[in-house]
Amino acid sequence: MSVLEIDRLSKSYGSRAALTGTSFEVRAGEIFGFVGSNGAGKTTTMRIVLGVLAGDGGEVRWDGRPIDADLRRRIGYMPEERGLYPRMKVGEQLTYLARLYGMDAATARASMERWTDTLGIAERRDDEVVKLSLGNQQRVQLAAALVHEPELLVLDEPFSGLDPVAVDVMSEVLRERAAAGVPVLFSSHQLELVERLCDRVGIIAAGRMVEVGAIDELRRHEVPRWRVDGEPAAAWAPGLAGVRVLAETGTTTVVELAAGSEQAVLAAALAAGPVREFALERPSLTELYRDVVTASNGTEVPA
Ligand SMILES: Nc1ncnc2c1ncn2[C@@H]1O[C@H](COP(=O)(O)OP(=O)(O)OP(=O)(O)O)[C@@H](O)[C@H]1O
Repeated sequence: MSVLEIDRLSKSYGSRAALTGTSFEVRAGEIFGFVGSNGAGKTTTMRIVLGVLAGDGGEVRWDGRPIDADLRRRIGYMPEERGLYPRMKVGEQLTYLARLYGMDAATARASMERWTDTLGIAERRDDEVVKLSLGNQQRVQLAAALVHEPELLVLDEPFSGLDPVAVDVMSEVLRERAAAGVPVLFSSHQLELVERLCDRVGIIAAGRMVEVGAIDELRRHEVPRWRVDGEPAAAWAPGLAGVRVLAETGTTTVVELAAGSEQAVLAAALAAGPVREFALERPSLTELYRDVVTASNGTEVPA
């Protein structure tokens, strides 16, 4: 079972601390979403995993072994800066990359054909990369990360700039790779997509992992929020213990309730008038993210 462990990584660029002891792991067969503000340290972490950049401290392990050049050849990487040869034809380029990773000519060609088919760019095999739209270039970039049949995927913002159909195609490929046992690590700012796709997420703020877990696990750290559709909060909330009104829209009030106060609050709301809904809110990843990042007060580490 392959597992990627990122253990207390640190990295500074001059006096700027980009990573300050970042730790998490990505397990076999899981899709792990790596999220955080601009400058939080996602790309730096991924570059260290790939050996493109050296960390100052900490360790990256794969199946318990410190990662080295041989293990890194088994990673499929989509760098943030991308990195295709613009004037080379799509098919030639992918076959060439597969050969670089040690595939024989026939296997490399077959793999190129398979991935261009899967990613919907088979008709573009004979076109130069530069002639493709940006979204299609990104599909080629994903094919480039996959063509040597990697055992681990590390993708830096693979979804940025994709149309909804391309997002679906790419999501399906990641799901299928994870189902085949491949750990998939990807960064994204599209939190709804991360919520839909990921088994677990890691939230990094100012170079430090502040939350890691399945989204339901992250929800457990929150004070429960309830949605009350009834009379305005002013008619029932004042004076009630354990209630904090967060928002009111139309007839709906969102409140934070201390554990054990639910029945008293419902009774008070009912005493004020009819209650059409009294339901636990499941905060979205976007809401969890805002809370976590605000609490950690982190965007970038000050220089
Ligand atoms: N080559 C570099 N030289 C100096 N500082 C750098 C360099 N690369 C990154 N940094 C700094 O390191 C910090 C982390 O940057 P990084 O690119 O890892 O963040 P990120 O989470 O990937 O951000 P984004 O979401 O904007 O891509 C930032 O403060 C950034 O300014």
